[in-house]
Amino acid sequence: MFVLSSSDIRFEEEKLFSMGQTPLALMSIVGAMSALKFIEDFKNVCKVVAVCGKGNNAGDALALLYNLKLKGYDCSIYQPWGAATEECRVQRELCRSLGIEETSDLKSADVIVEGLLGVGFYGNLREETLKLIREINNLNKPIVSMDIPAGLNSDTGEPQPDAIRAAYTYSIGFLKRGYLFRQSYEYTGKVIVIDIGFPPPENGLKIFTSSDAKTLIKKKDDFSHKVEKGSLLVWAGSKQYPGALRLCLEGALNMGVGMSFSIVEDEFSILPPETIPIAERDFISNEIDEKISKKFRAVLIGPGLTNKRETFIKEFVSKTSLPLILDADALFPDIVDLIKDKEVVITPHEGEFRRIYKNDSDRVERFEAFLEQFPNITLVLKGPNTLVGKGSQKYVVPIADCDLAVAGSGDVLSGMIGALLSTGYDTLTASLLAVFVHAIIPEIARQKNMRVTRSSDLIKLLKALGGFENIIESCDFI
Ligand SMILES: NC(=O)C1=CN([C@@H]2O[C@H](COP(=O)(O)OP(=O)(O)OC[C@H]3O[C@@H](n4cnc5c(N)ncnc54)[C@H](OP(=O)(O)O)[C@@H]3O)[C@@H](O)[C@H]2O)[C@@H](O)CC1
Ligand SMILES: Nc1ncnc2c1ncn2[C@@H]1O[C@H](COP(=O)(O)OP(=O)(O)O)[C@@H](O)[C@H]1O
Ligand SMILES: [K+]
Repeated sequence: MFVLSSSDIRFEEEKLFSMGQTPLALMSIVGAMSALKFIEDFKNVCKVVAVCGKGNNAGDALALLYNLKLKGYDCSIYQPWGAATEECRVQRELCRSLGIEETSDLKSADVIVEGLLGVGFYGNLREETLKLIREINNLNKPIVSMDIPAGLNSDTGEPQPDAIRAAYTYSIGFLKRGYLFRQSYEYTGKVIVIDIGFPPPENGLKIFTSSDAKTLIKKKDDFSHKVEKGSLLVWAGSKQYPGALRLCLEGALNMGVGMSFSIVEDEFSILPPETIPIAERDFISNEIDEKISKKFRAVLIGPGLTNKRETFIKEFVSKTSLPLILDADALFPDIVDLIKDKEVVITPHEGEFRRIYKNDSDRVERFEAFLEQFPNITLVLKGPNTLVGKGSQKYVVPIADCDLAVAGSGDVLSGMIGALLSTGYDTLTASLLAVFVHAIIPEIARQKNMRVTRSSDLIKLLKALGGFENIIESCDFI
């Protein structure tokens, strides 16, 4: 499944039509496939009213209604401005042939199917449509919006100036770009993608799911030694933020690294018992035993480090040939030029990303522009719906879950990515797997009557649920 802009969706539709597909045939598929979803969402047979505009979005609503009538639902149509497209008229005739009648009584509906406006919507709502949308919202009935809640800009997720507040949005073929933004959530309700058989698109973000994750897990090698199993050097934490180091290391250890090393300011830093300390002064003066430095397979720098050692860190990352993950305080404003040809993952949140990459467009466009400009860097742009990409490979992990919004949760994530990098996963795969596991842990916990209330719970659950491979294998909700 993919996330597309409205112009990309039009492009993909036109491509299908140029191969002989027709809008009417697609609409029939929409009707049948969305009826399957509707029956899951509204198990009890009930009274359904389709509120329709004039275009093919109305055609979709009517195609759904036709299928619901066949399944025994009590269906009627409200289409105040008539049908303007041929496909919409055909769907309406089909409904009529089943005896579906017109009504203007919206109050008696148990569920409203909204087919007022889809991707054909432009500009701001006209007065009469705005009035109808507000009337429908005020009924306080569950609403199923076909493709897009009427009034919502599908690229920005913003109401123009108001929109239908749906309980469910059946997004046809692809997820709309605007649904990744917070402002769309109160209008879309639960978004369900209705697969109508589009081939993979040329553009767009791929939605990363458990089936993608399952194919990426490497087989265990029971003959591997501890360094091959993953050996990570972490430079994180400070007197001000001592916990960051611990969270990174525990995250990495519970992902299964065989060895971990930590650069520490003083030997009294509290480390997990498995982690080997390296004095910061020795590291900086290049006085660590070669036997030790040969064991590093990846390096994580940044969480809770504060602004110390900037010059040394920049020099180190410019020179090293080890895979790197840079987070938080290692994301200096001019870091990108130093690492653009490295094997590297960066994990900024929105604020850190603005610091290292100046670009005025919205989050998704900034993400895409960065990948185009720096095709070797793997970018993990954190937040609800974390974006992960490298070059032309662009993914979204479609999870918004406020249980992840706890201090230190990003530190755990960087340790998890570092762990996978050190075990030989490439930068993109390591990032995708770790971001995915990190994001699904709170939901898995809830399913088992547990709850993530602090970031160390993520670490405990990573272990208690049997490690990242088991968590991915047992995930069935995404
Ligand atoms: N294409 C395909 O093959 C497939 C398409 N599919 C479905 O078709 C949908 C797209 O259908 P579409 O292109 O007919 O446009 P649609 O969303 O119904 O809107 C057009 C109507 O909106 C009106 N309108 C516009 N702006 C307005 C405003 N500001 N305020 C008020 N009204 C406004 C405009 O009025 P007009 O400007 O013509 O007066 C016109 O009447 C798509 O979302 C999906 O559901 C699927 O079946 C898959 C196959
Ligand atoms: N509402 C949310 N939905 C999903 N993920 C979230 C949400 N809020 C935060 N996260 C995730 O939690 C982590 C927070 O990281 P970060 O902002 O670096 O926090 P910290 O610096 O305290 O560790 C990121 O992985 C981010 O994607
Ligand atoms: K709609």
